[in-house]
Amino acid sequence: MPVEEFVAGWISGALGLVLGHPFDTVKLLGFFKGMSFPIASIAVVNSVLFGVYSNTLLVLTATSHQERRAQPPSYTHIFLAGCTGGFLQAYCLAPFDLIKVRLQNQTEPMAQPGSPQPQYRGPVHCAASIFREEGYRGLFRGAWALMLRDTPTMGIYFITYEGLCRQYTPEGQNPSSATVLVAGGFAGIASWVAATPLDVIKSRMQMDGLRRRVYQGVLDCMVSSVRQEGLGVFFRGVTINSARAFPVNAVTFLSYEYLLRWWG
Ligand SMILES: CN(C)C(=N)NCCC[C@H](N)C(=O)O
Repeated sequence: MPVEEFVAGWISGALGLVLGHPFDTVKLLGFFKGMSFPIASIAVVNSVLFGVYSNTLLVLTATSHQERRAQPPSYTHIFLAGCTGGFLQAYCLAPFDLIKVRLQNQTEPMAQPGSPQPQYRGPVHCAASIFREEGYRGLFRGAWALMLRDTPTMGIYFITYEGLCRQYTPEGQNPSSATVLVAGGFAGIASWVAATPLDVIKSRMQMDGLRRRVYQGVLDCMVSSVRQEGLGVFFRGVTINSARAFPVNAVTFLSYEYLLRWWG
C-alpha cells in the first residue's frame, strides 16, 4: 500500500489547520487556543482521509496517483473513494471531536484564579474523565452522526475538487496552482455546506449524556431539534464554516498536490 498520500495528507492537514486556526479560536471562545491538540487530531485525520481516498482509487481503478492525470478516474469511483475515506476518517476523528465539543461547550473558563474548577482541565483530562465516567464507548458518543456526516460529504468534497480541476485544466496536464487553490477552496465550502445539518446534530449527540440523556438516537435528535427550533437549526454555523473552509482547503489541496508532485 503506497504511503506517500498518508504523509502528504498529514502535512497538508497540518498546514490547513495553521491557516484555519484563527477561525477555530473565534469559534471555540478561546478554550482551544493551543495548537498541539488540533495538530494531533486534524493532521492525523487528514492523513487517513487522503491516504484511504487515494488507495481506494488505486483498488477501484488500478491507477496510482501519478497515472491519474493521464487516465482520469470516473466520478463514480471518485465519489466511492471519497465516501470510503470519509467513513474511516470519521472513525478516527470521533474521540478527538468529542473532546473538542465537550471543551468548547464548557462554560467555566479553563484556569482563572478564584473561579470554580472547570469540569475538564484540558484535552487529556477530558479524555480521561469521559473514559472513567462513560467508558470506552463514551469516547465514541456521536460517532454515528459523525459517520453519517462525513461519508457522503467526503464524496462531494473530492468530486467538487476533481470536477473543478478538470474544468479548468487542459486534458492530461496537471492543474495550475491557481486552479488547485480555487478548486480546493470550493471543495471545502461544498463539503461544509453539505455537512452542516449533521454537524449540528452530531454536536448535540456528543453533549447528550453529560448530565442526563435527552435523545434516543440520531433521528430523535433531528426530529426534536426541528420541532423546537425549526428547519433553520440545520444551517447553524454554515457561514463561519464556509468562510473557514475556503482558505483551509485551498492550502490543504495545494500542499497535498505539490508534495506528491515533488515526491514523483
Ligand atoms: C466535515 N467536513 C465537511 C470535512 N471534514 N470536510 C473536509 C475538509 C477537512 C478540512 N480539514 C477542514 O477542516 O475544512
